[in-house]
Amino acid sequence: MTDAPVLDIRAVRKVYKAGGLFSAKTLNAVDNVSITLDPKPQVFSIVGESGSGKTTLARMVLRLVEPTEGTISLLGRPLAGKGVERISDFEFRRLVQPIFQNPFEAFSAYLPIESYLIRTALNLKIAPNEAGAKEVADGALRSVGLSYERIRGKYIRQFSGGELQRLSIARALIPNPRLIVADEPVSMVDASLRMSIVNLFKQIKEEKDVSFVYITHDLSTAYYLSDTVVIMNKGRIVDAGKPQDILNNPTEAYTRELMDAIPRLGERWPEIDLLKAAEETPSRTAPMRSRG
Ligand SMILES: Nc1ncnc2c1ncn2[C@@H]1O[C@H](COP(=O)(O)OP(=O)(O)OP(=O)(O)O)[C@@H](O)[C@H]1O
Repeated sequence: MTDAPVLDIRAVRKVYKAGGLFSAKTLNAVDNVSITLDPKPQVFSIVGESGSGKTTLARMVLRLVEPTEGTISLLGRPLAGKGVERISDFEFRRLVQPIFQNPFEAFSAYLPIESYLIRTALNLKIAPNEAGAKEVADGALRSVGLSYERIRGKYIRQFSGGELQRLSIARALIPNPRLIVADEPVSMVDASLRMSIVNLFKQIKEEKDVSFVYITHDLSTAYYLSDTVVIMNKGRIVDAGKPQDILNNPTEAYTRELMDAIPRLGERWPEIDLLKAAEETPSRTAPMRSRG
């Protein structure tokens, strides 16, 4: 294993044209952002309100958007940036996997779910044949409290949003990636299931040597889950540190505003709610609820 940072974002900027095609106005969606994730597995949260630039940053890490300036490296190797020799797409997909906000968009309505998992294992050459791919899929599914047997032959309509997000996570785990970039992964999941997904990230980080970039507008799950939190506002990082330090000593008025937006239980937030929810997390072997 290399000692290079899992992810090294250096002075990255993304400038969009604002105000139409012929307008000279520009917008710094991400403005001179630098972030380093050391090699130890961790959850690194990027928190901010709508429009703060979180998704643009995540999309640059996922190579879905090109940075206007700056470089991004993965395990010491260039991932994005002008004039750099980038890591190949194949290798990139083995090392970095996305989880998106809407699990219903992650799968087609016309294909059984298992076909996605098998295809991922075969395309990324994690297994040499279909039998091997099924085994790999089963391992990934068991990591999220499911199994190949339970999902076989089922379609997206037969799963709840929470189950589908678990399936997205299982698919992301198939290549045994070093980094998962999760963009608002629980915001469309039923509130009662949110903590079970959040706890799954914690468990995967600890058991599988995977780091997470967790993008969210929700400071309370970031606080519960993260090793490090950065707060973004108008494309810039305005606060950064361990969650406890940020909450006890927010340096920016903007961070305090985000904290104030969190519903409180009496005057103490949010530990009580979160810990209670964590206790209700279903165990890994809990039977899957099927709507089929
Ligand atoms: N393709 C684009 N063209 C022009 N402007 C864009 C584009 N994508 C994003 N923006 C603008 O960049 C800014 C940052 O957007 P971004 O989606 O990164 O923010 P965000 O914090 O993720 O917000 P949300 O949570 O609503 O997705 C916003 O002002 C947005 O309107």
